[in-house]
Amino acid sequence: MVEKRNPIAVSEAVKRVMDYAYTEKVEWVPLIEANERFLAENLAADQDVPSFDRSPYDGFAIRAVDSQKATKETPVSFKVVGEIGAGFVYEQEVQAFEALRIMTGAPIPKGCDAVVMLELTKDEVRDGQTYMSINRSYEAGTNISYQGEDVRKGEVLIQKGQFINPGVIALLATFGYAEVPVFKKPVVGVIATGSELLEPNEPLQAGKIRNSNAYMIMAQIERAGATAKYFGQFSDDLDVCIEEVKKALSQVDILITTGGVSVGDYDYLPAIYEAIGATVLFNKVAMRPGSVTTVAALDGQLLYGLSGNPSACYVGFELFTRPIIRKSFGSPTPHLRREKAILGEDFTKANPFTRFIRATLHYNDGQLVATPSGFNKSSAVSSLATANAFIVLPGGSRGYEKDMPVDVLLLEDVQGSEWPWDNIKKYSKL
Ligand SMILES: Nc1nc2c(c(=O)[nH]1)N[C@H]1C(S)=C(S)[C@@H](COP(=O)(O)OP(=O)(O)OC[C@H]3O[C@@H](n4cnc5c(N)ncnc54)[C@H](O)[C@@H]3O)O[C@H]1N2
Ligand code: MOO
Repeated sequence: MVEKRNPIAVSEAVKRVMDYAYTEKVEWVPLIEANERFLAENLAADQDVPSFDRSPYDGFAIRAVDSQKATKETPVSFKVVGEIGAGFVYEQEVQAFEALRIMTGAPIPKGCDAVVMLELTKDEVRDGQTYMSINRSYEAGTNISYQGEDVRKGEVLIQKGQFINPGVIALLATFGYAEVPVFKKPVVGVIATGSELLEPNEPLQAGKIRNSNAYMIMAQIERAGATAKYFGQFSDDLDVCIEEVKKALSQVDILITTGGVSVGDYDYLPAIYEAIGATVLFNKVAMRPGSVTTVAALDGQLLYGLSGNPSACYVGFELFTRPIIRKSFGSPTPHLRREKAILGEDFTKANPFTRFIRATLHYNDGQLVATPSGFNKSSAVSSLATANAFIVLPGGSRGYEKDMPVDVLLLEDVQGSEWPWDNIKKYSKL
């Protein structure tokens, strides 16, 4: 007698997974290795940036008051009393009608409150002494980069859980983080199931297919920010499979299997969960593809039984595994980003369950348009390659028409673009 499974709503399934306990783990890594990781503590400024008033130009530091009478006809001359490069401090105080030659990035010397760009000065040597003259006046504060103008001491700059990109790396370096606290990447194990599977390096044989899912999932794991560990394919013997799962669980934080989760004679996963004492959180979700997605829990570890069908497997990962990985990085927004779009073509299939259609997004005159990216069965692999979003069509409809508003979930947060500036439009007369 085949077990009857009752589907639960997608949001209920997501809730059951997300409610499952997990522990954030922190490690310290060298600064450059922190790129593309997630910061494990708030970054607060323990100094002003810049930490001293400095010159933004090569030129001369002066007292602005001395320049007040300078005009084209009556230039004012300054005695050049020294020179200061970036990285050095000029200790003396600059006096009336004195100027200090200053380089970009050097601290403004005591007594000075303006910098004149080199190009706007003239210099001459009289009796072995250099003088420079200017032919206009300057306000106090001209060309000074003030202490703290970029960052004020005490400001919280980045919150815990922030994705570390090159800009964040720059900030971390600025505040002296040679080592950075980041969340540890969970190790996510992958096992493929099915006697029909060949590995990508094997020639095709009658009745067999190549194992695309294991590699696809590993790439999804890495895209989510975790570390993938491949355990190969299950053996054909249930007892051996049970041992394989136990062994894999001892080496990973999360374990994903693909295939063998439905009701076929060789679908071993339900028996394996029972044998190892795992609690099944759900084994049927009211969604397409991926209705067979199963998640079980054992002693703080989650076991994902994703579908064998590639599109179903892909969707199951993005909806239920990715957010758990992102949650372990302290992310307050662990789920795929949601946007509004309009449907690029009719989708006439009835929707008893919520559908997650692999789709390609583009903008048409500022309007985001989502078009199914190709062959749309749960077994499809081709449409995955061009998908950068899922169109979400709620269950209980007879189909959807082109131009109807839909929700989309973005698969890649940061999209590239072709060079965008050749045909830039003018939007206003200003
Ligand atoms: N009588 C029923 N049959 C099926 C049901 C059902 O409710 N009653 N559900 C269908 C649905 S929906 C799906 S989805 C699939 C899910 O099956 P499994 O997750 O158990 O996966 P398998 O049966 O092992 O394989 C399904 C399909 O995917 C291919 N596959 C498997 N592994 C891989 C891999 N690593 N790479 C690429 N392709 C893979 C496999 O050859 C099958 O074609 O069950 C339906 N059946
Ligand atoms: O799990 Mo199945 O993908 O609904 O086709």
